[in-house]
Amino acid sequence: MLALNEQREAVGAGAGRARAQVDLCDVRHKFAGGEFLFRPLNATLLPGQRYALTGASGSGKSTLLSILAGWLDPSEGTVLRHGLQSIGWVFQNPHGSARRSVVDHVVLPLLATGASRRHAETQARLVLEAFQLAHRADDAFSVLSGGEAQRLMLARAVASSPDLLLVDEPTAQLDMRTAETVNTALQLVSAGGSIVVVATHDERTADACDQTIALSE
Ligand SMILES: Nc1ncnc2c1ncn2[C@@H]1O[C@H](COP(=O)(O)OP(=O)(O)OP(=O)(O)O)[C@@H](O)[C@H]1O
Repeated sequence: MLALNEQREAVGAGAGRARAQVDLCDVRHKFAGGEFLFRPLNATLLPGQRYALTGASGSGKSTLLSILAGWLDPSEGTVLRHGLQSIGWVFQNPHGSARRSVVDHVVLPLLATGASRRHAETQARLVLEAFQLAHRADDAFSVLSGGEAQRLMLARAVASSPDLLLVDEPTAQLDMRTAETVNTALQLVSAGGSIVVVATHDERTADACDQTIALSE
């Protein structure tokens, strides 16, 4: 097990990164023919902070993640992205390549950024250790438990140390103990200097964040 400062280094630690910030100014959204999903939102999202997006099913949590990612323009208001160079997204259901090894799921995106195989593999194994997956590194994706697969998705997303990490329902189908390990992993990501935004129905996950942005009562 790595010491916390080594874990932070493994997940990026934000060395040399511009200080990113996202400002939401009176943002709201409605789809064609529909009602506005949430009240006008005003918020400043800062590095090293975890924000929980909460609200009833259909209140617009996933929609707001898409707006933050820049995939969707809000119907009203403005999203200002300062110094934001990279965005990671972890989807609700872990997707992997069944026969590919766990370590290769982290290595391949690093190779795509131009890293050498040797550097990428060293970095990938450090990140897997930080996410308590070192013992699984050479196993196939298909043998992972739900919690392990979810942690691998987080490990893969943070290996390239995104300025903004968007996470959709990371603990929805996990038992309490496994959910705790995912929440701890999210703390590790923000400790590395990322802005972390988590859409969640799970009170434990919301409580583990620094702030809550409630889209409905
Ligand atoms: N592309 C789209 N076109 C039209 N309506 C959409 C579109 N995407 C989402 N919606 C609608 O917008 C509303 C908000 O959806 P969204 O997925 O953002 O909610 P959510 O809070 O993430 O829900 P859940 O907790 O169930 O995942 C829903 O009523 C949904 O049907």
